[in-house]
Amino acid sequence: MKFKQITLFNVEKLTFKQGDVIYLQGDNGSGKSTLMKILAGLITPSEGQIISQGFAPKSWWQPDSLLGKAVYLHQHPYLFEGSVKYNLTYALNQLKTPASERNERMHQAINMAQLEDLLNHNASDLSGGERQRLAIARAWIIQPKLLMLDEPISNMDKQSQRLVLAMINQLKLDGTGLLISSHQICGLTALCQQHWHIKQRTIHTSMHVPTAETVHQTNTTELHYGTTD
Ligand SMILES: Nc1ncnc2c1ncn2[C@@H]1O[C@H](COP(=O)(O)OP(=O)(O)OP(=O)(O)O)[C@@H](O)[C@H]1O
Repeated sequence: MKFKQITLFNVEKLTFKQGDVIYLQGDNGSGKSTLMKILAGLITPSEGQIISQGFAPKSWWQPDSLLGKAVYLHQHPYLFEGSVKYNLTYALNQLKTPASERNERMHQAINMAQLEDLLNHNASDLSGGERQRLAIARAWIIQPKLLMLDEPISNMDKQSQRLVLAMINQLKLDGTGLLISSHQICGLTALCQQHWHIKQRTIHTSMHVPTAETVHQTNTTELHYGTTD
């Protein structure tokens, strides 16, 4: 991927599928959001291609078969003008399941995200944490096959973090493929089973997700080298 002839990252091959729960790490500006947008079909890579398998073929009016199936959730999510309820109902209308099932799913989403008291509030009046909870609840209703969460718990208090973690865990149990970026090693990264790290303009993949202990050990070692030099 390049912007104006400057290479952001270069990778031979990456595979992201349902059931994967991947922690995406990288410094500011390394290209995490860009990678997620590419995988959601929102932008195209400067070279190479995205091969999507197992998705319904796109209709003539759709620009990409990934859209709606592989969803990218921005850290400041876009919400529709209107109430919280309207935002959730809009998502519900995308489902092809019977009305009773859809209503059941809507109630589960409201309950999980603890949005009961906010249903009639205007979405534009919500706090950052409430917006993120609504956006994940809306994504959960749609049941995407792949979901990319860009810094989903940054700037959240502990209670909102707990709720969002529970929702992400529910998506994991449902088999949604998750690619999650975070600058912190925390409860969120503990849910992950794979690690992608954008470093030195390439993407390193591993089945070992860093934990608070391994990061602490690495930092201590670096500090030790620093003092002996
Ligand atoms: N449309 C664009 N045109 C030109 N440059 C862009 C464009 N989109 C992103 N960039 C640049 O690409 C780089 C990577 O951006 P990106 O948002 O993917 O990084 P990130 O790893 O998600 O960063 P952060 O951790 O700060 O959110 C940045 O230097 C950004 O300015």
